[in-house]
Amino acid sequence: MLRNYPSQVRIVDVSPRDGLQNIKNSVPTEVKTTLINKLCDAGIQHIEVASFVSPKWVPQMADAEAVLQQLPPREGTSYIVLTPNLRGFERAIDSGAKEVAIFAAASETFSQKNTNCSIAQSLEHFEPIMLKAAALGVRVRGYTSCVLGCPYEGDIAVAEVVRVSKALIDMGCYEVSLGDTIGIGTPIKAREMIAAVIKAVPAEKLALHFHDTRGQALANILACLEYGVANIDASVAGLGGCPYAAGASGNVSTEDVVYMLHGMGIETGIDLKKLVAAGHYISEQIAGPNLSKVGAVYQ
Ligand SMILES: CC(C)(COP(=O)([O-])OP(=O)([O-])OC[C@H]1O[C@@H](n2cnc3c(N)ncnc32)[C@H](O)[C@@H]1OP(=O)([O-])[O-])[C@@H](O)C(=O)NCCC(=O)NCCSC(=O)C[C@@](C)(O)CC(=O)[O-]
Repeated sequence: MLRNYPSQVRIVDVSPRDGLQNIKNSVPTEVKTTLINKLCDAGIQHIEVASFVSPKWVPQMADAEAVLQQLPPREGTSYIVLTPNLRGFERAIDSGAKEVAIFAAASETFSQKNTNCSIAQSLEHFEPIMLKAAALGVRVRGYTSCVLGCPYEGDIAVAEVVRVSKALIDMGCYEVSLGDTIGIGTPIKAREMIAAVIKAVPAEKLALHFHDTRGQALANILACLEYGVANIDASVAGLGGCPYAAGASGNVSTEDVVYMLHGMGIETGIDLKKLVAAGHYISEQIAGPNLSKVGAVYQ
């Protein structure tokens, strides 16, 4: 039986981007920056703060420039922004981005719906980003979406998850985050997927980005932690959802992940009490439910 749990886990909180990209009412820039500052104060050092996508497609992220420009530089903290193409990358760089994320999918249909291009075309769009990022010393993270299933195609071949993830690493991403975009996976499936991906991409270059649509995210994370994966994306208050994945609800809550990890003796460097306060703050601001179980216990 596998029990190769890491002693430390790096958390990437994606609530300001994934958490807010799909909510009905747009959130004032000041609320976003206050949330980000609260996450920093709680000890989160990697935060996905915005996306430089088309404001016509995702109006909630139209203030990406303002968000990034208004954040104070903090030693040891990385503000990550999503960039789908060179246009988005250049907007991000002009706003001071030092780390970006490019996003591909293991499903052709999802790729078309999400970014209006095929998987192959999306990888082509990333090439000039990688060249410029290397020249500027900008770190690039990659995403593979639909790793445990697609809202349009259903099951996705693990070989395709492996192929796209390896392509992102081969083009220079320092890590690939594996997205269960619609929270459809279960632990044995997650384990089979991670076991296959690890043969092509080492565990230290992988992250987990699991949505909790069906309440499986913590169990799926635990299954993958056994393989030594030590990077987890999560979202305070369990916020999140992709506009192009109908029915996809929030990411796994950061509070719940941190509570589980600390209970297992795994270090995160995060102050759970302050994290819970950040989750309550954003829930109140958007007048939405706080989906974190731990947040509900520690008011
Ligand atoms: C990818 C594009 C941009 C292609 O968009 P497109 O319409 O195919 O692109 P285009 O090149 O034909 O351009 C059309 C218009 O968009 C503009 N445009 C083009 N690019 C940009 C840009 N970067 N910034 C600002 N404007 C841009 C461009 O200038 C033009 O403007 P117009 O001439 O019509 O006025 C579009 O499809 C888009 O923005 N899609 C949204 C993608 C998105 O944000 N999805 C959600 C995030 S991904 C996700 O949630 C999954 C993840 C990462 O969390 C992991 C997981 O859970 O699995």
